Amino acid sequence: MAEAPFNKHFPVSWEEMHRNAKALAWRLIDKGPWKGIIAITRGGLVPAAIIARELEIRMIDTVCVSSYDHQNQREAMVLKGTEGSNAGDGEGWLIIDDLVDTGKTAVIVRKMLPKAHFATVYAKPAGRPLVDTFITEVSQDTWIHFPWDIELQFSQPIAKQRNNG
Ligand SMILES: O=P(O)(O)OC[C@H]1O[C@H](OP(=O)(O)OP(=O)(O)O)[C@H](O)[C@@H]1O
Ligand SMILES: Nc1nc2[nH]cnc2c(=O)[nH]1
Ligand SMILES: [Mg+2]
Repeated sequence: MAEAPFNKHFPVSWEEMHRNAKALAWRLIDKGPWKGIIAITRGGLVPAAIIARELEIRMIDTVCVSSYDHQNQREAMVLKGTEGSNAGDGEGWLIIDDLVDTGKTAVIVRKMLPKAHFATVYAKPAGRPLVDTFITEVSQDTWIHFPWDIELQFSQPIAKQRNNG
């Protein structure tokens, strides 16, 4: 699959992630009550934990999907679907992921749980129509760096990053 041109980088700190996941919980509380959460691994696990804490949801399951090798998108692999969960067609359930980008992961999981409410912390324009609720939109050519993927190090001034394309 062609490599996406990610010209911009958007690092997210643990504090921002916590704040935004909590903001998502505020948006979701009045849309409930919720029977449970399906977290899309692995990225959905962190916001799902925060939302579960805020909404006092203890019924949590996973759908395990992998479609990127770092920034390179490949064919999505479903490692585990909803079998064994009691989510049924998803009615009254929340699906939580960290972000929607092209929307491919969302399409796959929506097919499994057509009546569930799909919520992400971040959304890019191509995936946005597939999400019911999200907090922050970033442009399609932005790569979001989550706190569990990064460490503190020197950063180039924006002007230098621009000059290097
Ligand atoms: O909208 P899409 O283009 O499908 O991209 C979004 C998906 O990509 C990332 O997961 P990834 O497959 O990298 O696995 P991970 O969550 O284990 O990092 C992210 O956590 C979303 O699940
Ligand atoms: N970390 C991360 N994973 C992704 N998967 C698809 N898009 C992204 C992104 O912008 N950041
Ligand atoms: Mg993911």
